[in-house]
Amino acid sequence: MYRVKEAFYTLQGEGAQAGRAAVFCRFSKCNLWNGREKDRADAVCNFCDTDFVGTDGQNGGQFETADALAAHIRSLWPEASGRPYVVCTGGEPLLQLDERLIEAFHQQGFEVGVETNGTLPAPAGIDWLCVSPKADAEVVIKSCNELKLVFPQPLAPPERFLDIRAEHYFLSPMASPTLPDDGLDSVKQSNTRRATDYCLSHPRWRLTLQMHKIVGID
Ligand SMILES: C[S@@+](CC[C@H](N)C(=O)[O-])C[C@H]1O[C@@H](n2cnc3c(N)ncnc32)[C@H](O)[C@@H]1O
Ligand SMILES: Nc1nc2[nH]cc(C(=O)O)c2c(=O)[nH]1
Ligand code: SF4
Ligand SMILES: [Mg+2]
Repeated sequence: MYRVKEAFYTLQGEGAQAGRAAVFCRFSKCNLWNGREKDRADAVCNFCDTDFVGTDGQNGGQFETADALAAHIRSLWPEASGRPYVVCTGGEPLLQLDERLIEAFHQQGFEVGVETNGTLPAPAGIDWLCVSPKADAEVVIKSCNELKLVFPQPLAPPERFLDIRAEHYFLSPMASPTLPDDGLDSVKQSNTRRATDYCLSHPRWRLTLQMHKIVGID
């Protein structure tokens, strides 16, 4: 049984695939926070900007089989255009994503991207793996396509993660987890400035912005 909070067609807003059309499959549940506001302060990851509790979002639900979920996600891709791309996110997708589901996505013609906190092993077959480390959680994935660090995290300076092999190293300015993104998030503005300065002085790192929030698409 796969539990999905929501699924929607949009543009990937972050990282090296930014701007690419994709169906986002947001799995329910995370291993670093239970998703309840009252427990946020005590969570291992406490800056999350996402509601991943339950299965009641747009196109969400419970799916008995990998084939059923893959067909559901395929129905959200516009016909006859480009190579279908699915981004598995959450919550923490690696609590649920298994080889069987990756296979079912491939059978539907999808390339499979994953956004993970890196604390759980990744199944084989993923086409694009993005690891986003959290300060207080050990990363067990030691190789990925892109490493995308939300910045700044007090106990997670970027240098700490250079032992994780990646084709790209990104800093993503931390946005306020709960404020609406209306361009008036002064905390994010100051984090963006700090991330910019870090990239200027450490050119291995690139800046990525949450483009979907700037454009206002999801
Ligand atoms: C909601 S998480 C879901 C996937 C996975 N659990 C993870 O943390 O990578 C998706 C992406 O949003 C990032 N993110 C979460 N909260 C954020 C915030 N307040 N500002 C910027 N990025 C954030 C995460 O670091 C991750 O790269
Ligand atoms: N458009 C869009 N791009 C994204 N890239 C990573 C996201 C995520 O929440 O995992 C995300 C998201 O929520 N929306
Ligand atoms: S950012 Fe990722 S790891 Fe952190 S609580 Fe949200 S879903 Fe979990
Ligand atoms: Mg998001």
